[in-house]
Amino acid sequence: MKNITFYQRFEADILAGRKTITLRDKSDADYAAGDKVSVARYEDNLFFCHIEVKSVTPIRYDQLTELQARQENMTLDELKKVIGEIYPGITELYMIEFSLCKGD
Ligand SMILES: CC(=O)Nc1ccn([C@H]2C[C@H](O)[C@@H](CO)O2)c(=O)n1
Repeated sequence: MKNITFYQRFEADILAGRKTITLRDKSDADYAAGDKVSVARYEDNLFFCHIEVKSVTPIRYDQLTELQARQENMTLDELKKVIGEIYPGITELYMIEFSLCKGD
């Protein structure tokens, strides 16, 4: 099974279904629709859920809108700030849409 990590501060939003996408650089986007992925916290690698990948779509930083921000449970300004901190200067991203696998 593939793995992905998220910063711990996003764990509650993922488990509550409030965060349904993640934007990653090319090196962290090797997923395809239908993949079941094991999710752990970046800081301590503690497993906290499985997700199912719904789609993987290239998107440019300057194409991000309130839609992606809502899917991240953020404002657009917050989302762009977070992306800029994680991936300084990035222009090409991959949007990984997912749903929470309940019960495992
Ligand atoms: C190692 C690494 O890059 N980990 C990441 C990258 C991104 N995220 C979150 C932050 C935002 O909510 C979205 C968009 O990048 O995904 C993360 O939790 N961990």
